[in-house]
Amino acid sequence: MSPPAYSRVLLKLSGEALMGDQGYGVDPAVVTRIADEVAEIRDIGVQVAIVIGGGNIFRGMAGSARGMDRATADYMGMLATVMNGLALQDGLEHHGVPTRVLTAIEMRSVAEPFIRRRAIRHLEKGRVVVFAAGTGNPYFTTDTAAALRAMEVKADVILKATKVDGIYTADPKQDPSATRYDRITYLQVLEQGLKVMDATAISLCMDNKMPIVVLDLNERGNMRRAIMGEHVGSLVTV
Ligand SMILES: Nc1ncnc2c1ncn2[C@@H]1O[C@H](COP(=O)(O)OP(=O)(O)OP(=O)(O)O)[C@@H](O)[C@H]1O
Ligand SMILES: O=c1ccn([C@@H]2O[C@H](COP(=O)(O)O)[C@@H](O)[C@H]2O)c(=O)[nH]1
Repeated sequence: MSPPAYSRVLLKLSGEALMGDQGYGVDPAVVTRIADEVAEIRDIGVQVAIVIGGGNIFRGMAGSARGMDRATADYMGMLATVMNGLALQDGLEHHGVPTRVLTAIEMRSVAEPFIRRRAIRHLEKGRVVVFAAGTGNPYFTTDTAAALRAMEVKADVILKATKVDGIYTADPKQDPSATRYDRITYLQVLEQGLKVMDATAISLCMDNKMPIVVLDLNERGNMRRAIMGEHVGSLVTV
């Protein structure tokens, strides 16, 4: 078997994908399936860091659209990602995968605070690291947290595992005639205003030449295939 194309990956998992068909919250069956896939990836010797979203529970924009103070709503969104992180840790540990949740907002009785060098040490020891609470700052998203943490832990790639199977010429949920890019540059994503990832995250990756693969989380084996170097979804590079 050929070696993996990447030895340290940052997996950005969509919060919304965790709810499966439920419409809200966390579907244990989805968590189990994701944990199973992550365990397989780790078993081939790949170091796995995960940033988890919160869209299945709460998004700051939704709260502010209903009249909440935006920063307060964003903190609620960040707390939602901590719940998802704990659910994922539980699922991973049921698969025998040692996992540490590291939060960007301190809550020491629940999880470790994020300390960059500790995160790297956990990865070197073969633990899966789940980064929760985003960047710890309102007005950001977990996509930006993924870009930031990927740079901080020197990941080789960001795999954005979400509900769509790649980047399209327009949002495929709104425009069924949209077509998928196999490969696209950061600049094209920004210039065409493609909303699959927010512009802050794309810019950060562009400035630091961090490749991104956008792939469908619901298709089993996709993450492993991408890590083994197969073409899956859409690749964003210079
Ligand atoms: N040009 C595009 N190509 C592909 N997807 C797009 C595009 N424009 C918008 N989207 C939308 O981007 C979304 C990508 O997932 P989204 O960013 O909402 O979730 P996430 O960050 O992965 O996680 P969470 O659900 O936790 O917020 C999809 O729902 C898709 O419909
Ligand atoms: O750095 C961050 C990351 C996230 N938030 C808030 O959390 C929610 C959920 O994250 P998603 O990326 O949408 O899954 C987000 O809507 C923000 O409200 C944040 O404030 N800062």
